[in-house]
Amino acid sequence: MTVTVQIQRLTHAADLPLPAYQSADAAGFDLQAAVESDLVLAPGARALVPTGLSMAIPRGFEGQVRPRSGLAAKNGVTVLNTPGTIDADYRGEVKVILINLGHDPFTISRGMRIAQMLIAPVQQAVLVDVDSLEATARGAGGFGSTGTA
Ligand SMILES: O=c1ccn([C@H]2C[C@H](O)[C@@H](COP(=O)(O)OP(=O)(O)OP(=O)(O)O)O2)c(=O)[nH]1
Ligand SMILES: [Mg+2]
Repeated sequence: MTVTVQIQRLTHAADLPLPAYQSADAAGFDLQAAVESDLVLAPGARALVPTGLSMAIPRGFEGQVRPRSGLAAKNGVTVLNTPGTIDADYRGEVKVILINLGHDPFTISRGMRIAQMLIAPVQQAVLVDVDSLEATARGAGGFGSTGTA
């Protein structure tokens, strides 16, 4: 099934290329930093990084903002709220909450691919108020109740 996502490059990203899938079957397309100048993330620091993009994701889908593995493995830089949720009805600028969990300062430069976005199906549930729930074998057991091996 083909899903179309309209992407608007905002004025501060007009010179940046439209995001693109980097391989034939890539799950995500990379998001670029639309920072005006270099932004240095100190170890332990986080930043709300602009992408310069607004988008119209079709109803029934969401955008998921996920880390890039290379940044995580090499620099300890990841997406704090991964997967960030981009609602289908959100029309503001997509921003990426990056955090530096590494030991060295990390410099984010304009156009750097800082995260990736997946377009995934979502379903809104009908939320029903009840007084009791159907019994199951698991019941209320959780948090390792089935054992650790
Ligand atoms: O990494 C993210 C996560 C969210 N958003 C935008 C799109 C999303 O539709 C909106 C709201 O996100 P979310 O529901 O996760 O945040 P909230 O704190 O619950 O804000 P709100 O009260 O606006 O829903 O913020 C981003 O740009 N980047
Ligand atoms: Mg919300």
